Amino acid sequence: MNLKTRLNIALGACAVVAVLLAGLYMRGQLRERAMGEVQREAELHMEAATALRGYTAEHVRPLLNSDPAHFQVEAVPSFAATTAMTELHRRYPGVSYREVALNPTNPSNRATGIHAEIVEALRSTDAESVQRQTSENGQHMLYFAKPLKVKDSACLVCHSTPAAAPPAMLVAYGDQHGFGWKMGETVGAQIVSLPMTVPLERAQQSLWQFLAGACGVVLAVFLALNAMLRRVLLNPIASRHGELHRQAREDELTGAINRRGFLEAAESALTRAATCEEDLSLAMFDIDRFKQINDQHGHAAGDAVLREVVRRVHGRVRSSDLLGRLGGDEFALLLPDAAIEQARILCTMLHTTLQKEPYPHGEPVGISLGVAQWQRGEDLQALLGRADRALYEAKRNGRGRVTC
Ligand SMILES: Nc1nc2c(ncn2[C@@H]2O[C@H](COP(=O)(O)OP(=O)(O)OP(=O)(O)O)[C@@H](O)[C@H]2O)c(=O)[nH]1
Repeated sequence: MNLKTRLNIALGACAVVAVLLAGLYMRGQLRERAMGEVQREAELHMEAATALRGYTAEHVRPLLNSDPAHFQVEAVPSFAATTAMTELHRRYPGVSYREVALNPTNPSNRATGIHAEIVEALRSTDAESVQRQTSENGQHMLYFAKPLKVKDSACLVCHSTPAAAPPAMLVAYGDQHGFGWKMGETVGAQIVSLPMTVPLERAQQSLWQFLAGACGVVLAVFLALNAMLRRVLLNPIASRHGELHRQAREDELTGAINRRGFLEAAESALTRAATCEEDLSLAMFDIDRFKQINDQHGHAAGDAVLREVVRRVHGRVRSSDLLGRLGGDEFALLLPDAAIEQARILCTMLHTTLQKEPYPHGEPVGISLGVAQWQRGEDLQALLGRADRALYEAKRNGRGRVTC
């Protein structure tokens, strides 16, 4: 895996983690805010109910005994408060207010299920309020409750013993329930319940909007970082790498490919020729009596001859041909898509034209060439060996010639 891919994966992973963490944080914040809203609303409804209850206890209950022959349920504080709150909740769908007791006079006010749990919690902890959340069939509810305590001795008229209770009440509800209450006892609870689904859905919607925005921002940052990294890190590394690669395969003196680069490129050319079933030839050549040039004109003149030979060969071969300096004054020329006859013609032309013009030291220079055509199945070393033997033959037969 290259550096660019690794950097992109690392940046991508950071971006995903950043979005996830931001999403988790935001989810917590939005849910908390939604819960806070529901709770404030519940407290408001409870305030309203408590105010109503205070009013009914003070001003409506005295009417209870105005006609001993009839028990006026409308004058019972809990009934009056609950009825008034029910009216209010017509305008707040889903919100409800109940007053329940473990042992109520009216059996329909008996605490059951979650209501009974809440009353038990209030009785056991003596807390000023409790909250419960339920989730059923996708409907989330918040229950906010305050204890119903016997604080007023007037309550005990109806709830201590049947003997003390108004006879009309006994006629209406019997003498089995709602008795035995004691001063200071938590006998039940005022409970406001509200649906949380809408605020939670709103929070979820806000979360999706936030995540979409965060993804956009993170994507923009990712692309910007990616472009910056490419400019300040990857491109310089790639060009440095390319430069090093080129330097490692280039002959410093002549600019031709060096032995290592030539052998690598020749291996690839052989593979390509085998795959495409193409011809391929290889020429090896050596400057004739190069030692003499060095000895007579100096090493620098010899260097100049080497550079000039490379320049002249490059000027006469195809761009697909590959010239390599194998060492000293020995060169190799790879000729893709060329059979031995074409190779021989080219090498003869090279041999002739290379020595036409004098070289920087003022004299012409001759070369000897050995040529071989690649045979199917033959490896590079074998091909180099045959071309080298042909070159040796050219030298042995008097130099300045092409031998195939
Ligand atoms: N100026 C210069 N000379 C080099 C360089 N590398 C090798 N030589 C010399 O090239 C000469 C190679 O000589 P040979 O190829 O052995 O012999 P030659 O004189 O060319 O004789 P034949 O090849 O038989 O014609 C030696 O004298 C080396 O010192 C180089 O980079 N620059």
